Amino acid sequence: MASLLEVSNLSKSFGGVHAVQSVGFKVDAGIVYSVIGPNGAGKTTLFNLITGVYTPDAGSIRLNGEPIEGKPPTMLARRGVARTFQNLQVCMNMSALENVMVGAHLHLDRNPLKAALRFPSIRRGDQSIAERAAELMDFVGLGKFVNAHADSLSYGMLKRLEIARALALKPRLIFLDEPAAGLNPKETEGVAELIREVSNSGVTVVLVEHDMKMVMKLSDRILVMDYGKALTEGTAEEVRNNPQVIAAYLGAQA
Ligand SMILES: Nc1ncnc2c1ncn2[C@@H]1O[C@H](COP(=O)(O)OP(=O)(O)OP(=O)(O)O)[C@@H](O)[C@H]1O
Repeated sequence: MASLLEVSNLSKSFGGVHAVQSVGFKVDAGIVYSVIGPNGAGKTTLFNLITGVYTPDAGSIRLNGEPIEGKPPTMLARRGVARTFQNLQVCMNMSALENVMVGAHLHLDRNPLKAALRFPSIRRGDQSIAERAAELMDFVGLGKFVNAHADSLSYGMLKRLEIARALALKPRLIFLDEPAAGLNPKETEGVAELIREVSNSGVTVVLVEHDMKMVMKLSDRILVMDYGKALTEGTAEEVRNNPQVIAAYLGAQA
């Protein structure tokens, strides 16, 4: 049977920079899969290729065996692929709940323009979407902030809010780009617990994260990237003891 996600020979260059070079890996349904590597290794570019932000120069991406390379993010969202961003993409002039409802909305509407136009009516009336969004806020630990304005939430809360919005798409696959970036150790632990709960709820998780403690604790498998290439792939134990990985990280620190 095909894996949920199968990436092969994926490449993308920007001018002369080979950001992603012939990268391949498979993610089976139900696991937590992490992509790690030093700064500039190509992790975010890889996410952007798979989630339709960029079109690959070469290679293939299959979701349940079906090719999805070059498909726009809205189409991927309807096929159950959701993501969060390294830099927050929260609308500060909306309430926290409305931000989550926008996610649900994309799931319902084929046309993002129509989704945007329909939004005022949903703000007024669609109870079921509001209720589901409130449930998701509760799930991510923001139950007390359902009526709060987005700009009154702390940075750590906004990171959780982004996860709730991605979950509103009812994804089977969620890409989390540095969910712990900028968080203190306690907040990081909380987000790690949340990711475990997301995974337990049946959503397959692909994670880019620099916090190694979190990655090692959560991941079923890990892909290590360096200079745009896949350096190695394996379990936390395998990756941790790989001399090439240690060298790549020591090189990055030097
Ligand atoms: N839109 C772009 N235009 C030009 N160059 C880019 C673009 N996006 C990424 N790059 C380059 O591609 C390489 C890979 O960058 P990428 O952001 O994917 O790495 P990363 O592993 O996510 O890094 P970090 O851990 O710092 O977020 C870098 O050399 C970067 O400068």
